[in-house]
Amino acid sequence: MFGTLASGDIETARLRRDLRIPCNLGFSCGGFEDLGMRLEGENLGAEENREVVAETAPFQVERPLFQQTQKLVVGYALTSKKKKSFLQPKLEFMARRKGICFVPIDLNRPLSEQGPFDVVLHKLLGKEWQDVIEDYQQKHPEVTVLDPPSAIKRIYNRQSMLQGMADLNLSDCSGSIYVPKQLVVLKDSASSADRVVEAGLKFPLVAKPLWIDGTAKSHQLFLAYDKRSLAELEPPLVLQEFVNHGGVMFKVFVVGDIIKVVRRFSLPNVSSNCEKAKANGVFKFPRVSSAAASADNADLEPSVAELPPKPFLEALVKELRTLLGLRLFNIDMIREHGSKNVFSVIDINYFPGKSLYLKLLCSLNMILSEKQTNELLKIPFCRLWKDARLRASSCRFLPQSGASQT
Ligand SMILES: Nc1ncnc2c1ncn2[C@@H]1O[C@H](COP(=O)(O)OP(=O)(O)OP(=O)(O)O)[C@@H](O)[C@H]1O
Ligand SMILES: O=P(O)(O)O[C@H]1[C@H](O)[C@@H](O)[C@H](OP(=O)(O)O)[C@@H](OP(=O)(O)O)[C@H]1O
Repeated sequence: MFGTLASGDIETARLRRDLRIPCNLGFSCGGFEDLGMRLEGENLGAEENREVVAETAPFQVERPLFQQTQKLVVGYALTSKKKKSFLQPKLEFMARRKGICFVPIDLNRPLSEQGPFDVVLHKLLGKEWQDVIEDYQQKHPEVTVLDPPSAIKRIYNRQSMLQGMADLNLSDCSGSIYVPKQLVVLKDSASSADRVVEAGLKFPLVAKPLWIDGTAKSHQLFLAYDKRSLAELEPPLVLQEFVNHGGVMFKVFVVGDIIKVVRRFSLPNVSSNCEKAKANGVFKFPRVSSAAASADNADLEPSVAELPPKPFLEALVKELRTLLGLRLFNIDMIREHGSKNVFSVIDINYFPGKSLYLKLLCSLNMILSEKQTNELLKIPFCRLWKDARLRASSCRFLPQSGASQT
């Protein structure tokens, strides 16, 4: 019937309202869609724990209507490094309390014979695994795979990682985004000097391994100050213009629609380091912006430390999720020194570190709520009505017996 609601629809809407479940939590469309955007500055540690309680509580399905037995089964296939950092006993405990259980995927057995899973969470490298997970997703479209391997592959190459950024639609926003000029060197670093000049790249350059493969070596970066120093670098690599940014960078964590931004220390503006680095040809620098380098509580100059504007981040993340096809990632960005809100994206990571984990748990909890709601909605309306009457009568909202249904 056009323009009217059938009684089942009304009841569905009422049930959703009573359960306090948002209407568009499309489990079938991947579960992370339409979860409602939230954005925060980071405050790690105890603050995180407090947040997860606050965030997950509104999505709890209350028990009295039916006994809720639905669980969310998350199959995981992670590198040992990731497993160690992610599956901490505390996180598993919190998950279990919410009805989310993590089950290891046995890489020696066919994936389709395992489970059934509601979600597959993976961070493993290699073509073999990519084929396994692609095949599985085709056969099991109902399972939320975080994330599609082809999308992950794209950001494990520092050239393809930043492609398409220039075309993002951010025209109405309170900030602008760029990618530093860069050049790929596949072999023979010495001869790359001419190409650097031809491409108009200005020194100093940040030299980054082309491939990110989870090893420490793929995160070993150098600053190259002149043409001569390029010969010392080992290809394949990307040479990227250094952008002065006042020594602070922003890590924007994304879990579906949830955004969290943190401030971390970074390399200082180059002028202060220049002479020392020149003496060594290239300057090999450590992981300056690791989780230990939080600058959230540091006393910094506001023009450097101010977080990127919220509407800008929301628009950027929306565009990037479409461009990249990822739901679990972080963007590393820096503010061009002296500018108000001109940013460069310098790196994107898939399923990154600790700052993301509790947010991920919140999102899994929302998927579970959706699953529970779907189960409830499958129950015939007459049974819902009967159960409601039973509960109401025991609460004396309805006469004990004999009342008609109309
Ligand atoms: N173009 C750039 N201009 C200025 N500083 C840069 C640039 N690229 C990288 N950096 C500095 O180097 C750090 C590491 O760079 P990047 O994130 O690209 O490397 P990574 O090995 O992928 O790091 P991560 O540990 O985040 O994965 C940045 O946090 C920043 O301090
Ligand atoms: O904890 P933060 O600062 O967010 O750092 C992350 C890095 O940014 C990521 O690059 C690491 O993952 P990769 O090694 O897959 O790039 C990622 O490694 P992980 O997979 O061991 O968590 C983290 O080290």
